[in-house]
Amino acid sequence: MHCYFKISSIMSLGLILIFIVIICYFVHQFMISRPKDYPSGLVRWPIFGSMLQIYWRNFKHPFMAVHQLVKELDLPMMSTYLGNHPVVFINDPDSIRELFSKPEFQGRSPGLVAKLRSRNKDKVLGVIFTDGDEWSEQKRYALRNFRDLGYGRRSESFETVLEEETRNLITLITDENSVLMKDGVAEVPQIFYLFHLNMILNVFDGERLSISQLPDAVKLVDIAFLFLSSTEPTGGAFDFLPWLQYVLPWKYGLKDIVDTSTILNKYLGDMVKKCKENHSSEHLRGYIDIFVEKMLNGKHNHPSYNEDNLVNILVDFWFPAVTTVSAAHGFLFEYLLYHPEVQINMQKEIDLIVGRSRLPTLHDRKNMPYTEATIREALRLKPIVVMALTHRCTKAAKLGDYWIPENTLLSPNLYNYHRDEKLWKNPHVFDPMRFLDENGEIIKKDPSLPFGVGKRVCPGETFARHNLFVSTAAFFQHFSIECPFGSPLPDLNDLRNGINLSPNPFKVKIVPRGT
Ligand code: HEM
Repeated sequence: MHCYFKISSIMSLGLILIFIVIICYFVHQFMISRPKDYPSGLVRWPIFGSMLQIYWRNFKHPFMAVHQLVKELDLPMMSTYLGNHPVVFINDPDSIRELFSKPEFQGRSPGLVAKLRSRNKDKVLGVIFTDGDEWSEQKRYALRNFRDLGYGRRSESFETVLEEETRNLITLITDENSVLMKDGVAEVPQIFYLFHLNMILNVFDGERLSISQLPDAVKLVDIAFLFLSSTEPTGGAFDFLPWLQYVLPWKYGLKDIVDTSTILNKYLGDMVKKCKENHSSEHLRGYIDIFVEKMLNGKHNHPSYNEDNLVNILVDFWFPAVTTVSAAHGFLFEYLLYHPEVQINMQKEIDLIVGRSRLPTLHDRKNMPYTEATIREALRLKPIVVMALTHRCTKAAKLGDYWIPENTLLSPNLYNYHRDEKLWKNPHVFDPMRFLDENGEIIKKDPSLPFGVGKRVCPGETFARHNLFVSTAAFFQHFSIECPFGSPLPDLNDLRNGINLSPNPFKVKIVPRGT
């Protein structure tokens, strides 16, 4: 009897051991197995996938963790699982360009943040997070019409507005009662909020805010930044672990995402309502009127021409128009504080080409390569949309030597691209001269890609470059910047997180230039 129990307990133990070995085998397989010809990468843990490895390294800025991991592991493409979802970070320049160029890789995968932002439970709207027929129709339509409103090519009416807003920017700083300035010190990028806000409002309905409405502008753009800082470039926990919203409903920025989206959708929704109320087919004031006209006269056979979608399209253009360019100004100013010699060179060029009696215009851009190169260099080192926006593979296809299955998410690592030693000499050094040839002209083949390229390219590229150039040149025509007395130089790694990167606001001393 005793012996029988002994044998049966040994057998039970053996069975338990075999069971444990089998479980371990399957867990191990789950953690390391990858589809055939798929890039290698981080281990996949149950539930969280590879997220903990990324967040553990840098919880605040996960894109930096990805950047370090890619370097340490030397992976041109790094496969991960974010939650249960396969995501490949594409790091080497050739593969990034291939990704942007192949039709199979131009999808999007709307996550929870996109759905919350659309304020529509069933459907993601707008252009940033959509793909397929509705996306291509709306992106094409917006671009075609925005171009006529000065958004993509030179136009007299657009340049008049640009000049007026540039003048207001200077007035805001020089005005004795300016609320922006305190003892000659102002906050960056806040000083540019009204300028960038008005440039996009002009495209929407032709109505801009006056200088006295500056506090409203600051409030609105701050709301946009609050939304952004609740998201992050590697996708965000909520997108890949949507159940978190029920476990931690108000943690990690979810409340901010919902609140800010509600405010901004209402703000742009009210703008649409107002335009509809006093719509006149004879006098189209901006994109809203053009879209409403198309809805009203029924000259379309596409379901995406509806009011809900219009509001979301406006949100998709409004957001980057006020945040990305403001952030670009912020990063540029930081680099100029570190490199006063670049500021001086830029001012020499401005004085030579524009002088002091008039404001710089778009016409001057081709004659001011150093100023242009300085802006490009800031965008290279801090490309703002550091991981572009996540692409989705719509049909299994080859990328480099690898095979990417359908529905895999692809993250073009633009941060890595702009610091890759194969493309850039001394990539971590701020040096505008790299964008100039031996004759001092902008190089013919600029390899930088801060706006992406291909079908998903940023539709605001020309608009952003035009506005950045004119406002920067006008600013340094009138002022120089310094660190406020007793303050250290701003920390280049003090970043506000978000799908788009931006510097945390910092103070600069603004010194009017003598004649
Ligand atoms: C310095 C300024 C800017 C930078 C660096 C930038 C960069 C980018 C990048 C990298 C993408 C993603 C491309 C991809 O997924 O492959 C993008 C998309 C987009 N950008 Fe920009 N952008 C800037 C300014 C703007 C402005 C001013 C607007 C609008 C007025 C704008 C509107 C958009 C939209 C609507 C998309 C989505 C396009 C799509 O999904 O098809 N951006 N931007």
